[in-house]
Amino acid sequence: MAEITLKSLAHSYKATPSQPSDYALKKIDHVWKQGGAYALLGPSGCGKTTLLNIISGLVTPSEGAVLFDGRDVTRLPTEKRNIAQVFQFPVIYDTMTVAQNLAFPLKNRGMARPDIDRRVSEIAALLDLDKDLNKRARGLTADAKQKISLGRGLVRPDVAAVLFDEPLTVIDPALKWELRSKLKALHRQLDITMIYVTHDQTEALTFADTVVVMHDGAVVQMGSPAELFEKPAHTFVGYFIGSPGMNLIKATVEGRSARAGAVTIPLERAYRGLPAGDVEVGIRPEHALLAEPGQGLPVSVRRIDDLGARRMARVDLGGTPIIITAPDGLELAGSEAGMIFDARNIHVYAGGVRVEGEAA
Ligand SMILES: Nc1ncnc2c1ncn2[C@@H]1O[C@H](COP(=O)(O)OP(=O)(O)OP(=O)(O)O)[C@@H](O)[C@H]1O
Repeated sequence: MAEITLKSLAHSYKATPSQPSDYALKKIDHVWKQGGAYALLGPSGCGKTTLLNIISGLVTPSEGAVLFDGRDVTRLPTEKRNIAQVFQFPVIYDTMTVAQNLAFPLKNRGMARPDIDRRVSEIAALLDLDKDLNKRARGLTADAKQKISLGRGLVRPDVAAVLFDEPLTVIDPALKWELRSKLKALHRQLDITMIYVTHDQTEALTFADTVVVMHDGAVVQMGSPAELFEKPAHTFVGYFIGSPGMNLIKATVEGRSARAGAVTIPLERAYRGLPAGDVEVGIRPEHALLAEPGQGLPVSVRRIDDLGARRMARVDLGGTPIIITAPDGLELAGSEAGMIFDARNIHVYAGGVRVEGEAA
């Protein structure tokens, strides 16, 4: 079990990097707490695997250091780092039984037989593999095989960390939900630092206490699922987290108001000296409600989509198309409508980065 410190860490696959775009991982400084459940979330190519491979020892970073509990492991090979890894596809022994597969990492480390048996039963029960313990892995479904892989990753009680690289890719969609919740429960019981790489926001938000959002080689925000939703630090986080993502409206912001086309949006805090031309205000679809004309800001409705559990309206606000929530029962006579919201839920971004503003 370990606290993992990333110290001025950066990586370029190029021999002589000269500009920011040469870095697959831009400089980061973070401490990941012992026992934490972290998800590395971001689109393909943003640098998640590079960071995971640096932590596991498969890649040596071109700059900075990785410390496990204060010990510099930057140049140690994977096998000397005391970590467990679970990959996208099952890594198991087909000819062994489920029990033998789960016992293998413990046997390798010389654990006593009674302790092995106890631990194997415990992990098998947590993953619902207890009925299959004596079956050979070969005959099992792809889902069951990946559960064995998860079990092999989680079985050693003494690991510094367990690293998961998109572990639910091969799992049947119906089972994914169950396994995600199971992994979360396992984390609570086992007190092991876990790092989970995914491009799927639902997986990240269900599993992790802290989600590390990556974009273009940089960590743009590290926070709880609620923080990422309520206060996105970067327009990318606002857009990437949530479905649909945050609306971003180009605006001119001065003091406590933002001007977008002919509309003035009231703000909760005051802003001064923001760069012209690169300012946006963000509001989540869940935080803005369609209303009768005359209420709040004027919008014109393009379309209302009934999504079953909720209705979303596509509207035009000061020339920008945005998506907001249409309350049940609201029927409008024409396309003219209002939009109501709480100014506390509107965020201001300059160059993509959230500006805190001053208390008014
Ligand atoms: N071995 C390598 N040599 C050169 N460039 C690489 C290498 N591995 C990754 N890259 C580049 O580094 C960047 C980050 O890749 P990385 O695989 O870390 O991203 P990722 O977020 O894990 O993406 P994915 O989800 O597709 O695996 C990409 O531009 C990729 O092309």
